[in-house]
Amino acid sequence: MTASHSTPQTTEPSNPNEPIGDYRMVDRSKLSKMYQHYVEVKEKYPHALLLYRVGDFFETFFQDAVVVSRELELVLTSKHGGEVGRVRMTGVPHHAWERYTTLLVEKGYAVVICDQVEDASEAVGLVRREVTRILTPGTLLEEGMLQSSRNNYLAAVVIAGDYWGLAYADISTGEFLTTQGSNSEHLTQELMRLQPAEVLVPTNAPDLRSLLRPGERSEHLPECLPPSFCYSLRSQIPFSQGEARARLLQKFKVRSLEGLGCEHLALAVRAAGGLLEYLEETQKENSIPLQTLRTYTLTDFLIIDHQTRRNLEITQTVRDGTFIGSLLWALDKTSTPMGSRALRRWLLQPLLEIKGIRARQDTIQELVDNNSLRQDLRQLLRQIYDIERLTGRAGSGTANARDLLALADSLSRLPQIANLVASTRSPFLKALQKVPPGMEELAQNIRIHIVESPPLHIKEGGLIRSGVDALLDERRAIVEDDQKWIANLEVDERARTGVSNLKVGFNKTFGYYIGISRTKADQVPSNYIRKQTLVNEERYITPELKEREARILTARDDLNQLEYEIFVALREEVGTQAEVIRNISRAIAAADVLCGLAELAIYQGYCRPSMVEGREITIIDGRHPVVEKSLPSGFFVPNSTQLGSRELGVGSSEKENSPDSPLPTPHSPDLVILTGPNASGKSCYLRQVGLIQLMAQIGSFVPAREAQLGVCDRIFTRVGAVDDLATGQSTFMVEMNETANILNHATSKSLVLLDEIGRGTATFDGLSIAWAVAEYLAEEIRSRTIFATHYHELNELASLLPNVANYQVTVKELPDQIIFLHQVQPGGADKSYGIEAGRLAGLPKVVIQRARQVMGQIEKHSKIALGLQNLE
Ligand SMILES: Nc1ncnc2c1ncn2[C@@H]1O[C@H](COP(=O)(O)OP(=O)(O)OP(=O)(O)O)[C@@H](O)[C@H]1O
Repeated sequence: MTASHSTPQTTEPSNPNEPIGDYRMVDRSKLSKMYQHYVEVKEKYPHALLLYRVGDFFETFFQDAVVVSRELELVLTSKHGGEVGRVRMTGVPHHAWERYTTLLVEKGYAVVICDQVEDASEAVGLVRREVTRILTPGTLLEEGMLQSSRNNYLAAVVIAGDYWGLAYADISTGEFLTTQGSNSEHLTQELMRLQPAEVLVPTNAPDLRSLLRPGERSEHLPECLPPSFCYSLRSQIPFSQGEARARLLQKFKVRSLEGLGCEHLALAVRAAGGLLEYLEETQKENSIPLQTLRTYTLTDFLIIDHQTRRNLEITQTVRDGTFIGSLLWALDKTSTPMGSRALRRWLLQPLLEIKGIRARQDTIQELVDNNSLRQDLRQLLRQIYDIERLTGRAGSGTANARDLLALADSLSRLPQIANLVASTRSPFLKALQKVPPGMEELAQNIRIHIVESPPLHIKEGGLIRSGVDALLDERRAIVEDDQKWIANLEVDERARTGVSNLKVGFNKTFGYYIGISRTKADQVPSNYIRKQTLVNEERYITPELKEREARILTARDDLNQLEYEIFVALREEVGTQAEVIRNISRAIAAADVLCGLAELAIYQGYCRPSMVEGREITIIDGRHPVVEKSLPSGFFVPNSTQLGSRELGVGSSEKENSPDSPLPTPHSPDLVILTGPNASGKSCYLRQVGLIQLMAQIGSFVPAREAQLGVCDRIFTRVGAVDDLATGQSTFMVEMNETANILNHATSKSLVLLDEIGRGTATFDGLSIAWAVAEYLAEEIRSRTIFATHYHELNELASLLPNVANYQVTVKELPDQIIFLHQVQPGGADKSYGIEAGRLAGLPKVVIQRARQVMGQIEKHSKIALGLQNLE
């Protein structure tokens, strides 16, 4: 957090009666004891908001009160702070701290919780308070603060010249990975893929430990880091090679980093070590059960850059950034939060290896073929809670009794799942055939210890069953005995005194008492001691009653403490099994994703694509998985695609299509020029091809009748044109930058989808660039490309280059309307419908006629192909 929001611009009040808004301006010795302690803690965490427990509230004071009241729209008030007078104050009820903290963390603040750690009624002097939790956007564990369907990543970057290291972890699930690279653009892209909640950056900034909220800039932040994330500025020391390496060796109890795959990746090591140090600092009490660090390389996966992810609307729509309408939305039929998170990860990191893809396909196939297996498995999976995160909370000491019960409940379903998949053959189902030893016992142990519906709080008793701990039973018996004695007291005393309306009650100030109406006061026995006089009633105690009361209260506290200790021991036992449970949860997640994809394949009529070596992309009757869902059944017009099956270097000798080829093109081209009127379906077709390829590479079945697909190394898209106001770049410059990126990085194994190039400039400039780009892609790079355009002149390319073909989206022209058939067919559109659209829109006849004359004139002089041939 920058000084600007931990220390808002509160000019000190000129009026001395105004409450004080800045703790740095006061004479400490004049603060009352509690505020002195508050300031002491605050100084340790100047960049976080400090929530300080006072009675039933968490209160914030001074500048934090101003920020919290502004951000949470709470009343800003003041409180007496000692000799200094009144200080600014805002508070939230203690039981609602999680809700309010979530809002603050979402807004990019770090929050420190300073709680009471002793019973206020027993405290001698100031109640003892300690920092019990530090929450930053990237270090959340609480269920209410996390989205179940996505990971919450904490990342760390180290940049050295052109080289960089990146580590990331999700402490709620235990993932911990690291990588390094040599092009800062790749770092940006990887961060955009991860969408981390917080990024740690080592700097030599003076305000170390400050947290920059999204959009805030700092001169200490390297240029290549996208401004849309929260950045924590950290000291360089823990990110130094020596410290970072030592920390990793110690954490994973290894002698060398060879086994983790990063011994020789200095920057990856530095990033990972720096990240660990941050966790140690912020999670003091809680030792986070992280999985062993894994090293990965960006090129291990299909590369989809940020623009393409956006254009293909993989996790959110372009128009309004919503999840509904995205590919993930259309594909997510998972039954568990782990599955849902895994599907998102798979979609953002599709595979490159056919073997891995086929393993997933085989599993889907088995689940498609076996309806009852699929349905029963889905049914069981629905009963599995988020064991990945529950385990994280158990291991880090934040789980409550309900969490452990949920975990036990899920673990006890594992044998049923194992039984169900006992005779399956595919890899991801076989992984569930064996329940690791100890899991059933663990589940049983939790169930034996914890009552059926335990309270939310773990320090207030009522968690542990009777019969599991002798000492606990003994103490319970004492309390119960005394409680029984008190319960009987009313009856006994009524008989003894003859006062029929005598009653035994309890209140917070006096504890247990005997109440007698004032009219009967003369019948009170001599051992009664009067404690309180009300209008109609006198209240008494007796020495014996007080003795019992004292016993009950201490025994109850002891009891609660003992229950808490038994619970913590149980939780620690679960924590020691974290790795095993995490492995199970990974297997469950993968099976869940595949089960959902199988369900989808059946209900949406998807086919299993045949994954082939080479560059072929053949899709027969493909559909757009999201658009088809938004149209009434049967309305979506399927279209076929055939690209790249020709071997490179074959020259112009054209391979004829097979007789039942869906598209009777003379050959299967590398580049297709796609023309057609506005709104005929060009963009939809383009995206459909990209999405089918991507789906195939996560191992999913695809929306098509049949498909034969070679693996792509990258998918590029250039779609539409939007001014990038943030960077002040014009539409045309954005378009050119994106195009340059494609031409510089695409290979013959890439899939390139271009929707309009060159429209943001003068027609001839635009057309010339579009022509040259298409030519370069087809001739030099030979990527598989679909190029949608309104420049019909590009159709001439097909007559010059053997690996270029023309497709068009057809329409039917009636005298007063154009009917969109949404059908993609070979051949270039022989006319532009722009003038026709103008006519239908009601432009005056003379204008239309004139437009046709001008058009004829332009066409006469623009035989590009002919002209270029003459040039050569
Ligand atoms: N194959 C199809 N079957 C049914 N409807 C379709 C199909 N393709 C597209 N559509 C519908 O047509 C609409 C327009 O499609 P799209 O945006 O792809 O057109 P376009 O040719 O790219 O237009 P423009 O040139 O203006 O960008 C889509 O919103 C969709 O509802």
